[in-house]
Formats: sequence, C-alpha cells, structure tokens
Amino acid sequence: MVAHSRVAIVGAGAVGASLAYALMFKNICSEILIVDINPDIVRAQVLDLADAACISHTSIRGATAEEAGQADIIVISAGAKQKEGEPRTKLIERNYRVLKNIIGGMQPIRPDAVMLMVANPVDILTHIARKLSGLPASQVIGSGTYLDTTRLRVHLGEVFDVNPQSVNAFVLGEHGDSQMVAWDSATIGGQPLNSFPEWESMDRNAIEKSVSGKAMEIIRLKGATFYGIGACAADLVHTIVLNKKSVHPVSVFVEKYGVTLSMPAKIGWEGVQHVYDVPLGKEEEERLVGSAEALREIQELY
Ligand SMILES: NC(=O)C1=CN([C@@H]2O[C@H](COP(=O)(O)OP(=O)(O)OC[C@H]3O[C@@H](n4cnc5c(N)ncnc54)[C@H](O)[C@@H]3O)[C@@H](O)[C@H]2O)C=CC1
Ligand SMILES: CC(=O)C(=O)O
Repeated sequence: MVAHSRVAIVGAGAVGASLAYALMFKNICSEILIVDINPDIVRAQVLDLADAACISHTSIRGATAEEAGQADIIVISAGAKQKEGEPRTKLIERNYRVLKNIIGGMQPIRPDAVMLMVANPVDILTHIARKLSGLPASQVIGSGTYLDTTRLRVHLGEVFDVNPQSVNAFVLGEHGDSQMVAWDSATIGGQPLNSFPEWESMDRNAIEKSVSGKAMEIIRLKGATFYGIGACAADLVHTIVLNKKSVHPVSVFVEKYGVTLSMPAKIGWEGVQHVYDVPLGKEEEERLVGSAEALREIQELY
C-alpha cells in the first residue's frame, strides 16, 4: 500500500461502486472516499463495501465534496447514464450541470490532484472538467477509449486465439460513435496484424461495429455497464498511484488535434506524462480527424 493514496469517487452508483470494489483489492490505496448527492446511496455503498474492505488493506468511508477536492486522485462517475438507443452525447446537458455542481463543491481543489473523468460523454466532460477545475491538462484525464480498447483486444484475442493482453491494438478518438481502430499499427508478438493469415478473411468493419456497439448491447440486456469500466478505471488509478508509467488510451487534450480525445498516453504520478503519436494509414488519419472534428463541435460550446 502507498502512504499517500487517498482516492475520492464522486458518484456512488453502479460505476462508482464497481470501481471502489475493483480498487480495494489492488491493496494500493490507503483510503477510498465515497461521495454522492444522495446520502442513502453513500451510506448503503459504504456499509456494503466496508464488508469487502475488511478483507483488503484499504479503508472506505463516506465523505463530502470538499474532502474529495483534497484527495490525491478524484474520480468522477456521477451523472445520468444512457438509455437504450441513446448516444452518449445526449447526456451532455444533464451531466454538464452535474459536473459544474461537483467541481464547485470541491473547491479549492488540491493543485496537484489528478482528476479522472468517467461519466459520459467522457471526452466532452474531461474538456469541461479541465476548464472548470483550472488544473493543468495533464492532470485531467478521461477513461476515454480504454474500455473500447479492452473490448477490441477481447474480440481479437478470440479471433487470433491469444491472450487479449498480448494484443497490441488501440481504439482512438471519441469514446462514442466516431471512434476508430488503428489497424495499421496493431501487432501481436511484434508481428503486424495485417501479416497474419486471418487478416484477409477478418471483417474489420464488423469488428469495429461490435466493439463500438458493445455498450448498447449490455445496456439493452441489463440496463447499464459497470464491471468493465470499474476495472479499467481501477487500473488507471493503479498506474497513477504507483507511477507505473504504463501506456493506455485515455482522453486528454491533444495538441495535434486541438481537442480532448483518446490517444495512447504514458501515465504516472502527475497524470499524463506523454502522448504517443500512433502511426496511422491515410484513411485512419482521416477518420481520427473526423472524430476530432465531431468532438470539437461540441467542446467549443463549453
Ligand atoms: N466512460 C465509460 O466508459 C463509462 C461511463 N459510464 C458513465 O458513468 C456514469 C454513471 O453511471 P452509473 O454509475 O451506471 O449510473 P448510476 O445512476 O448508477 O449512478 C450515478 C450516481 O451519480 C450520482 N449523482 C448525480 N448527481 C450528482 C451530483 N451532483 N453529485 C454527486 N453525485 C451525483 C447519483 O446520485 C447516482 O448515485 C454515467 O454517465 C455513465 O454513462 C458508464 C459506463 C462506462
Ligand atoms: C456506457 C459506456 O460508455 C460504455 O460501456 O462504453
């Protein structure tokens, strides 16, 4: 366990609770603070999670927004979620108000805190959180396409009969409808994916559709997604707390595109330490620019 590793989770619904559960069993945080506008949810989640925390080395308690502003890492998972058939961008008006309220309540935010946005639409809210919090861009990260990339790797792991963790392929751009897969740079064991015999027969459009549509399939079947993002967000917190300098696709302000979107980034104590420039084919670059444009249209409104 790391001594200075207090993590606040603002928004204690299904996503916040799944993150807390995944995080406590990593045994790297001294304390998890649970914050929500609904005091009954805070009490219920803390009571339930405390029974699990007893078997880990992390303590858990309810806290105020003001206390959350003094945590080392502040995760924001508060807000409305999509209904079946609704794009993530449809949530912006409601979740902008929620975010504004939360950031207002957390002031003064610790200047060295790292803020991790999870609520949707995550790229736009990450852009807004940076503006409202006044924190440097490198300290305000969105979970972005980490979850989509995980979904892609799970799918490719099945196609190539290999552990998904050994698939090096990224989903980039928006955590949403305009996202794209960087196929040309995808490798397994250092070997480009397009040199494998499976490449020709692989329906890449169908794979992209299945990856970007996975959230909606889960929402249709059980109303929400939470374990996948809980594990991804816990991994990002782990990377920050231990200064692991691991590379994950996260939402961050990217100079090259002038917007907040997902690119692979090296992550450690101070948040994003470096953003990598993935080599893209011409068509891929056009699609990523298209995703940036789609996001810019909305981000410019805030
Ligand atoms: N980035 C990603 O990959 C994913 C993002 N999400 C997003 O995470 C968000 C939360 O989803 P769920 O946990 O399933 O929803 P939920 O409805 O279970 O929980 C949301 C929580 O936010 C709280 N909340 C609302 N306004 C608040 C405020 N002003 N201050 C503090 N707490 C407030 C509510 O009381 C509720 O407990 C949604 O926006 C959803 O779309 C969900 C899955 C994946
Ligand atoms: C809900 C959502 O954003 C996801 O599962 O990808």
